[in-house]
Amino acid sequence: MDLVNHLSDRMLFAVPKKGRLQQACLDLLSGSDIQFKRENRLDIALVKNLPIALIFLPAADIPTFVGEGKVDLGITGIDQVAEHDASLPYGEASNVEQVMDLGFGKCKLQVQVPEKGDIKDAKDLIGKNVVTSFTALTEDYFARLETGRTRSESISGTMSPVPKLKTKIKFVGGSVEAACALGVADGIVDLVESGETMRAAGLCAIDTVVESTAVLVKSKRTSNQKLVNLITARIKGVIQAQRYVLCTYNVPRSRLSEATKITPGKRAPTVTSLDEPDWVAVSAMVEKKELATVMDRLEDVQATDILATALINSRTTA
Ligand SMILES: Nc1ncnc2c1ncn2[C@@H]1O[C@H](COP(=O)(O)OP(=O)(O)OP(=O)(O)O)[C@@H](O)[C@H]1O
Ligand SMILES: O=P(O)(O)OC[C@H]1O[C@H](OP(=O)(O)OP(=O)(O)O)[C@H](O)[C@@H]1O
Repeated sequence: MDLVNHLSDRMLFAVPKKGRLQQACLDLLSGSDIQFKRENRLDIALVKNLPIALIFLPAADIPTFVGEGKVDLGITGIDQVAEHDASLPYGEASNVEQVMDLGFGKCKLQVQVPEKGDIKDAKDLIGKNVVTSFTALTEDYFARLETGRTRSESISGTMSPVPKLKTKIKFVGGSVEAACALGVADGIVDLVESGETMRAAGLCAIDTVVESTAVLVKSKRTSNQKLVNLITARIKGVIQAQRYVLCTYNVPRSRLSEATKITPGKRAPTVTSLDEPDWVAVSAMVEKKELATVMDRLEDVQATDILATALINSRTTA
């Protein structure tokens, strides 16, 4: 099948082809009923039940394709969007619009130095060698340290572009943490999640450049706005279902107002009469991370038969 000929009448949706964000993205697609079969080694897959084609790309390249309008929708990290925006030619505005934070892929882009070295403050790195996969953000960061302003600030105002930096910033594509030990860098700018990689390399973080999570992005140039909205609504439903559980319980009518203060729901809790006139049943959405505390507090107001049920999908406002 000539896949490329099938692309012109489809909305193109880019997802990471490998790496940290990929599995969560595939789970999101499956929860959104986006059905496809990816042939071995092919980076394009036609969606069976919607006029969409999935394009599997490195997370770092997704903002470029989306920004140029070649791809309508994409999932990548906020760090990658920020890097793309920071690397645009002087004066050019970004065409990548962040639609929704997806909650997974949390990490921080941090300035790191050898734990046992003399450098304790990022300013100590001025004029020295810094290695990173995020050269544009790192240049912006050191521009601010050296000159008090970033390139993007000089774009929006009347200032001229930032002058040449004293700090020498070099690109490496991976294993950035090895650069200090190899004598290539005095400091690095790299992603940190658990901090294990950083500690194992004998490094410590001295500042944060960007905090990141996975994000759904769309092209400001898309001509497929209807499909973009449909997929956005579906993904939103799956994300909300992952964040919330449905909590149901029975409570004496006399304690109802206390109980509903604990579980106000998203709009309002559903209250149903029971055969026993002094009791009511309540159901409300509760954020997963608050569930244990909510259940403790419900018991304190004599609620009983408290159940938490996982949601597969949801459609609610906000
Ligand atoms: N340790 C991490 N924990 C959570 N999210 C991360 C982590 N490392 C990276 N990410 C997120 O995943 C995105 C993709 O990073 P990842 O290293 O998986 O990319 P990749 O495409 O496999 O590239 P590479 O070949 O450079 O490793 C990052 O931009 C960031 O948003
Ligand atoms: O704080 P941690 O939980 O240890 O995660 C951080 C590491 O994860 C990422 O690299 P990855 O493992 O994706 O490989 P890479 O070095 O090839 O990019 C990142 O570049 C760090 O090296």
